[in-house]
Amino acid sequence: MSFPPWLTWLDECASTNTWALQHIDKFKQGDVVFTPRQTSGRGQQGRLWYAPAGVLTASFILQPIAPAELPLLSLAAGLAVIHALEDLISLPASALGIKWPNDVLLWGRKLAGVLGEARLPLAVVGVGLNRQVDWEMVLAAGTINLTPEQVTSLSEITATPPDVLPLLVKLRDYLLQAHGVIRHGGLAGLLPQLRQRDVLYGCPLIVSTGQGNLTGAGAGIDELGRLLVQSNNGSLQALAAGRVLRWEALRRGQE
Ligand SMILES: Nc1ncnc2c1ncn2[C@@H]1O[C@H](COP(=O)(O)OP(=O)(O)OP(=O)(O)O)[C@@H](O)[C@H]1O
Ligand SMILES: O=C(O)CCCC[C@@H]1SC[C@@H]2NC(=O)N[C@@H]21
Repeated sequence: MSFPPWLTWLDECASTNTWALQHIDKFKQGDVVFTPRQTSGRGQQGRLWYAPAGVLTASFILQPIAPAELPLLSLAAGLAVIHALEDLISLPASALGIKWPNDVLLWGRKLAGVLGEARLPLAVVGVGLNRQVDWEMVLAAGTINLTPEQVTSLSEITATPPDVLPLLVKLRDYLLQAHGVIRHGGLAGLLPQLRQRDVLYGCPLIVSTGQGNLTGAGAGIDELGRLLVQSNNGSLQALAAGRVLRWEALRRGQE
């Protein structure tokens, strides 16, 4: 197989993000590190990202970035995943959504996650995408701490998920585009698309903020990439970080 010059294809590695950060001096804008076998994937805050056979794991190098742009790029990466998939698979517009700050959901279950890390002025944006995973079989083995209600895979909606290379090409194109938009005008240019895909908008939720739990309803995402929550005590809160513990999906369009 011949690879494009921007692609580093590793037969196996612990984590494409870790590998890219360790070799950051080699990389420039638009480079991509991919492996079909990621053995120790990382999620946010040290959580695990599992990659059984069929999970696409790749890291995209973007430069330059300023520190405040990293969370914006992570959100934009979620949109890049959605645009790439909608170009390659025929899907209803309500199928794919973004769950702040870094998840892509397919009909409410996690399809992809994003981990953005920086070695300024470069960013390493890692994407894990469940492309062709037989979760029933994988979870039956009992070694992965997930339930079938939490996860999904492209293979659940199409018998022939797109190949890895066309997916990487599309993801890279959309990420480069989003990087340009963010460099020139911040997140403002992407807010309408985010608003359209925000699965938390209008949903009752509980967020762990680090200083306790906040209960309310999702009220959108602002220009700084913060989650807006209309709290049950009446105030509007903007959260730069936090973990959505529980949310009650409004199942738009699915029924
Ligand atoms: N291949 C996978 N597909 C779907 N979900 C996964 C996969 N591997 C791990 N996970 C889940 O993703 C979590 C890591 O993602 P993350 O750090 O984003 O947490 P999260 O529970 O999605 O919270 P947040 O709402 O903050 O994103 C893991 O704790 C695990 O529950
Ligand atoms: O949902 C999350 O918390 C983010 C998951 C990010 C997983 C990808 S897989 C490629 C890259 N390498 C990693 O170790 N993590 C990211």
